[in-house]
Order: sequence, then structure tokens, then C-alpha cells
Amino acid sequence: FTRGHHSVGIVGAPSWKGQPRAGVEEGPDLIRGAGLVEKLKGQGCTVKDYGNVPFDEVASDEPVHGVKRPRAVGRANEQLSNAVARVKRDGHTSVMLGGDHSLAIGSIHGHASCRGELSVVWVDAHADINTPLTSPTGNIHGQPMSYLIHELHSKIPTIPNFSWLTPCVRAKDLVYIGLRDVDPGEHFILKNLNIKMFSMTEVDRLGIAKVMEQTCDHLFSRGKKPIHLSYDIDALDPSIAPATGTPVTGGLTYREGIYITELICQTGLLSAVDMVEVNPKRGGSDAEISSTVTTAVDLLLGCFGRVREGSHPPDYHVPKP
Ligand SMILES: O=C(O)[C@H]1NCCC[C@H]1CCC[B-](O)(O)O
Ligand SMILES: [Mn+2]
Ligand SMILES: [Mn+2]
Ligand SMILES: [Mn+2]
Repeated sequence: FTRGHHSVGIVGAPSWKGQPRAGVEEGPDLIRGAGLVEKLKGQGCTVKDYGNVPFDEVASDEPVHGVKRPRAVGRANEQLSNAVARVKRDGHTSVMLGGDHSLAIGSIHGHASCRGELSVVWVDAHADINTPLTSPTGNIHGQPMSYLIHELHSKIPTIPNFSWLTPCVRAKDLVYIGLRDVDPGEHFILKNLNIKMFSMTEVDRLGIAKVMEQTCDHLFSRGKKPIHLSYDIDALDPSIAPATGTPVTGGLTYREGIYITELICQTGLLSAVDMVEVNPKRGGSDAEISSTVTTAVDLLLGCFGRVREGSHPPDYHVPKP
């Protein structure tokens, strides 16, 4: 068996402004420091690291319609969209390292600007689909999907530095896995738009293998599209990934988290992946931080061909004495 060749383009997005807890901006360099590039190369990938997006400074940034830090987050996502579009134009599968989950706005927009209609798999304890007017906090990391889907466009007010953004995802092309902390407004939207979701109840009831089978059936039922996997590390149980801003008990096991990435890889359709919300300042110890970061790296390795049974080069042979 030969390992599928993966060409990977890495973009760091060191921004924290979609939420109030400092530290998540250290995510990109922490994940790199845990050996992501070397490990991807070690499993046969071609890797180009595009570095961290040099986000512009934004002066005063007062809330608008309750949305916090809109100008900084809007501009950062415009820059990120351009960076991800470039990675896609260069022909790589893009890996966006966050940073908080508001950065999925730029990542998905930039991906879609190059590849057109996408399937989005959103792995998260949370739905991140509050509109500016349903959000209980005003933090944009709880809102990204509402800015991206066509069906909510009429519910999004004009926000400064977001005029560049047009919705690019259809509700029927979105699947959630891992939900266990969803606001009332979000739940109404999920039901009203009939968005496919596998909460932790479905993970428990069906098992992760069936969840992935049904995720693929749903996404491919109207033809196969490039997959955008947006992975919030807080989808994992806090016992595995504690160093994150909004941990919720009862999450995915390490094995379930990895299984998701193995199956997505096997589709051969993975076109972009986000790995977000790793925050070292939320870890209570070095062990907690390294468990979180190592898991993030392992999830990305699973996206790009690592299989737990092991593998060997096509031309391998046992040495003769
Ligand atoms: O909208 C919000 O601020 C809240 N809504 C309920 C879940 C917690 C939080 C959003 C968390 C954003 B995430 O998933 O990127 O960590
Ligand atoms: Mn999230
Ligand atoms: Mn989350
Ligand atoms: Mn592939």
C-alpha cells in the first residue's frame, strides 16, 4: 500500500481578538515548536511554511452592534483570506494554525475564493453560529459560521472592516461533530436551517465510525466537493486538551478525535484544515499545555496520512544478512 502524497501549506494566524483571553495568539508557534513540519515531512508530505500573517495594528476598536473588536477581527480575516487563497493557488492543502476560531471566517472565505463550493466539517464543543444580535457575549469566535452561510446573510448587520466578506457556504454543506454547549439562538438556527449535527449524544449513540459514515453520506449526497475541516481543539475532552479558552466536560476522546482526521484523510478530498483555540495561558501546568499541543499536532498528522497501524515506504524490504 502506498501513502497518499500530501502537499501542505502552513499559515500561522496569531490573533486572539475574537475572544477575551490572551495567549491563544501563541498557538501557531507552539504547534510549530512541537515539530509539526518535521513530523509531516517524516510521513512523506511535502511542506511549505508560509509563516505567520503579519496582522495590521488597529487603533480604537469600540463594539458595534455588540460585536467586540470588530475592526481588528475584520481586517485580520481579510488578510488571512488572502493568505489562504495564495496557499490554495499554489496547489497545497492549507493548514491554518490559530489563534481563535473567528479566524475560520478568513480561512473558509479564502479557501472558497479559490475552490468554489465547499463541504465544511466543524469539529467543536460549540456551534459558533451566533449572529451579532443573538450572541450572548459579543465575542466573534462564537459567531464565524453566521457570517459565512448564505442563509443567515439577512441577519448580519453592517460591521466595520467586514465589507470585503460575502457568504460562501450553504447550510446543507455544513456538518457539526462534538456539540455539547450551544446557545438558544444557535440551537434555533441549527434546527430552523436543518443543519446536520452530531452532538456528543449522537457520538455516544452511534459511535464515531457511524458518525463519520453518516457525515460523508450527507456531504456527498449531492456530489463531492473539497472539504474544509475546521477543528476547534475544545472539541476534545478537557482531560486531553485542557489548555483552551472555553473547555466543556464530556468531549471527544483522543481516539475519537484522531479517527475523525483519519476518515477525512481517506476521503482524499481534504483541501483545507484549521486547528484553533490552543491557549497555553489556559493550561494549569506544562503537562496540560504539552498534552494540548501534542494532541493538536497528532490531529493534523492524522489529516495528512498518519495511520495508527503504521506504514512503510513502497520500496521497503527486509535487509538480507
Ligand atoms: O458565543 C459565545 O460567546 C459562546 N457561545 C456558547 C459557547 C461558548 C461561546 C463560544 C465559544 C467559541 B469557540 O467554539 O470558538 O470556542
Ligand atoms: Mn470554535
Ligand atoms: Mn469551541
Ligand atoms: Mn490528501
